[in-house]
Amino acid sequence: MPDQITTGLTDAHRDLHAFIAGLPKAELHVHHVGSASPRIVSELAARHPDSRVPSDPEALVDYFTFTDFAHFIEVYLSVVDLIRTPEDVRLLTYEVARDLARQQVRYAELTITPFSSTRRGIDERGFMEAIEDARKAAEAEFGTVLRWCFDIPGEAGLESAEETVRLATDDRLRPEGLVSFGLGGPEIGVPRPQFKPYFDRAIAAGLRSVPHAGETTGPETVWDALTHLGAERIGHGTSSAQDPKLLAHLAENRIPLEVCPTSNIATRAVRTLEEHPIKEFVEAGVLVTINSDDPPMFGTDLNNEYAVAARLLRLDERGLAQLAHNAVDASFLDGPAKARIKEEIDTYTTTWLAP
Ligand SMILES: Nc1ncnc2c1ncn2[C@@H]1O[C@H](CCC(=O)c2cccc(C(=O)O)c2)[C@@H](O)[C@H]1O
Ligand SMILES: [Zn+2]
Repeated sequence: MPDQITTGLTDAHRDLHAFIAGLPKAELHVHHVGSASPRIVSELAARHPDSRVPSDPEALVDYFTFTDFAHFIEVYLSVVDLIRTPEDVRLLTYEVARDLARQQVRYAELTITPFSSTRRGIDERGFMEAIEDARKAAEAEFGTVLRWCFDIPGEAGLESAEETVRLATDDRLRPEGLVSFGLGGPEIGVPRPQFKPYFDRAIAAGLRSVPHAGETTGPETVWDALTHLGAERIGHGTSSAQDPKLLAHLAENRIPLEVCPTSNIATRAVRTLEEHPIKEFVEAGVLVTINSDDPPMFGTDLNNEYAVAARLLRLDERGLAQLAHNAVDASFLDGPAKARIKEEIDTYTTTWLAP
């Protein structure tokens, strides 16, 4: 797959792809449905011929080409419509874990939008059991540890916020793997402060706050996420580069950005990779993590995002290993688990660089 994707890495850096492929990683910003592989999507589309989603993987590539963010959400929801039973949920989750494991992802916080599935008729208890079954199977069979982020589909409004925080905090439903609470969807016309009561309830229940902000709107949305939603990390935060005070605040308070370079190009949030503000983030001392967001939809995967970061930031192996460390440091893993993955990253890098 990565060979079909332009990272712009020259041949001299070809072996960096090999280094990245074996580098132990953590991923913090990757969506459940958005990670459905072309094979899974085409299999589900074949089960539901009434769907607009093509069942031919080739046709899917064109289908996943977006004119703007609103078009992306429209396509994203058409794939959500394919996930109709707990068995669909289990299959999808297990296969997403397999794809993560193939990229040496040791730990991932997968963003799930339960409201979008329960409102389409999936039984809520069946949904929770399905993701938990897949999570435990993935850990046992692939060695990849998954945790969940439940996010509010912003455009679906306060009804979806209420439903999402209920599913996330009701002890009869809340899945064991749930660690964080987010807010996704369009930002334009969806001001962050209205979601404060819901984030307050989620945080009071021990969940960590990780809303999207500054993806398709300005730095004020990132400030709102920090001020009103208690954000501990920011999904994207792309427009933070427009506000030096915000960059300084993120750096001084070690608030990580979940940067998804190719996503920002695919949704037209950023015009070209060369114009992506990731360099400004690093120069300002912001803790940058690299993520894929909705990899098959954006024609990418996590390894490719590391290769893009290597090119834009002119990184060598040690620089790439530092990006992997950043994701582990910014994760909600406990201390010993973080230390284990960081040790693995260092051993791998030292061995790779040994003469
Ligand atoms: N890059 C992204 N940036 C932002 N979000 C992203 C990104 N990738 C994936 N998402 C997901 O898209 C969902 C949006 C779904 C949404 O707004 C909506 C609107 C109206 C009705 C319904 C419904 O379910 O009926 C849903 C979010 O919850 C989020 O998890
Ligand atoms: Zn996202």
